[in-house]
Amino acid sequence: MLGIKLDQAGKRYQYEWIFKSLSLDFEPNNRIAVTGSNGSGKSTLLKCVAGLIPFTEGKVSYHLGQTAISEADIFSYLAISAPYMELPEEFTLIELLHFHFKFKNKISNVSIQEMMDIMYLNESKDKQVQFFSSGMKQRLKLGLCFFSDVPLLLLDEPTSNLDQKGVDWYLEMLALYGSSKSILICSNDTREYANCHKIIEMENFKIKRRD
Ligand SMILES: Nc1ncnc2c1ncn2[C@@H]1O[C@H](COP(=O)(O)OP(=O)(O)OP(=O)(O)O)[C@@H](O)[C@H]1O
Repeated sequence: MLGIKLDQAGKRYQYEWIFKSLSLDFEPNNRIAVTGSNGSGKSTLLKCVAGLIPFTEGKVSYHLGQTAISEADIFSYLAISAPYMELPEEFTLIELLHFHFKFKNKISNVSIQEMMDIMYLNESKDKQVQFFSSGMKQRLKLGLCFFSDVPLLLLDEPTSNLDQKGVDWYLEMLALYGSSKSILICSNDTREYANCHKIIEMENFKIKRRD
């Protein structure tokens, strides 16, 4: 059960503060939505939480039960689905799944064959990922997250490129495989973050201009 605490966290790129003074107690098994207009800093916050880029100021701490996890190790405890995370396109689907689950443990009760069925990608098992449609790639990215045995999922715009059937599938996946995980969802689409315990509105963590 992974929890995260942010204490007065801030991120600046060059001279521009993207967010500042963000404190948050992300309790284990909670779902948190991060919302805000385009360019407000949702993806930046997700990348900082994932340890992909550093916060400029403030403190972040991670804990799994009573055990503290360092920023350097947090990557082993999470899975990310985001538009800017590329899939290895030269692999076929079946190769990619075997490759991915060499590095991440898979949840115990689902086989590789069942994963392909659940993502309704079985007919494309021998197709290279570069020839997948954008919706197929999105289901694959989400599937890789939900089928990974990690306590933290970071989902950036999870239903982008999905049609209505895909959106319904994502919500079903969230209910079936997301219930015992901590999940952070960056989104502007209320369908994507229904049932979140907290909403972080990025506009609240901007430096206010003086008139
Ligand atoms: N590496 C970088 N260097 C400088 N500025 C950056 C960098 N990455 C992002 N930014 C800037 O940070 C701001 C926040 O971008 P970010 O992608 O986090 O927003 P977002 O809320 O996720 O946007 P969207 O809804 O459009 O995906 C933007 O002004 C962006 O130009």
